[in-house]
Amino acid sequence: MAQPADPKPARQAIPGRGAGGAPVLSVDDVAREAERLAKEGPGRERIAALAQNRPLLTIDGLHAGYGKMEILHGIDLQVAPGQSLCLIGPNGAGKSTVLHSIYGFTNIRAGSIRLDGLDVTRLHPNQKLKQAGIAYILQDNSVFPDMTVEENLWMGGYLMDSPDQAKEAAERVFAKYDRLAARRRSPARVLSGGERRLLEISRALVMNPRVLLVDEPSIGLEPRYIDMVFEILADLKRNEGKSIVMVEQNAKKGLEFADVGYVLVSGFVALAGPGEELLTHPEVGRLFLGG
Ligand SMILES: Nc1ncnc2c1ncn2[C@@H]1O[C@H](COP(=O)(O)OP(=O)(O)OP(=O)(O)O)[C@@H](O)[C@H]1O
Repeated sequence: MAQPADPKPARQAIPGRGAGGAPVLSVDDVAREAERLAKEGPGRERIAALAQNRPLLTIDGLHAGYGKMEILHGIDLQVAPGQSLCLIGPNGAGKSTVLHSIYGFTNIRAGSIRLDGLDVTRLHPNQKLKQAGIAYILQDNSVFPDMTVEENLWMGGYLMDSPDQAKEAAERVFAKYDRLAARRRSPARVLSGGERRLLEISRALVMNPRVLLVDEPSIGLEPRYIDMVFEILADLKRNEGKSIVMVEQNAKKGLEFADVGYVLVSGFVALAGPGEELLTHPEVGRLFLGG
């Protein structure tokens, strides 16, 4: 028997197309395309040119991971003094592992990391901070909530030769951030999310590092605090010549901030280019910025 005609027949779906004919990418499509990009890679000359051929930090052919598991399969990366670099890419691509490797938290199987010509590949994190001037700002909320703001800041100088030196260095940081100085005797737990992030950045500044590794600065913050944090980082780069290597899930925000952007996929560098160029790159837009 013939079926009655449906008064509102379902729109015929065109395979691989969504409403209005726009392409729909499945998770598998994204993974496949991203891996194809990763195989092509940007090449070393391009990476050197992006660091204006005057790199402060240079990573060459880095293979690294955790225990026996290799996560990074031959990463090249360079950042110049006073330059900001942002790593974007899908979950699990190895972005944080790049920061962990620079700081000395991973098992490095091959390749090298140099800072201003000095081989720092296998330095202990304490030496990375004290001798090489590389500081790491953790992704998670890492303030000591029951310590006062100033005690938290003193902790940033724990590798200095004496507590007095640490206190002196903390005063230099307080002089820069009135907002923090005004709360110096408050326990860190009463700070707002934005102030906590400022305290984390400030604590890393106590040792006056040349390179700041920043893991997901926007995570868990309200939009107004996100802008504040990015402005603080921009000031450190512009006015103090700090180099910044950042991982950011908010790819748009990260690339807007970055002089140079890297797209990491499955432990490979798939693309590298000026932040503003990646923001308008069709593949990056399609795969990471939602079209
Ligand atoms: N400490 C660790 N020990 C063992 N494996 C780890 C450790 N940290 C990360 N991994 C693994 O390494 C791989 C890459 O993780 P990583 O955190 O570097 O990726 P990511 O690109 O930063 O991802 P996300 O955006 O989700 O944070 C993942 O498979 C993860 O499970």
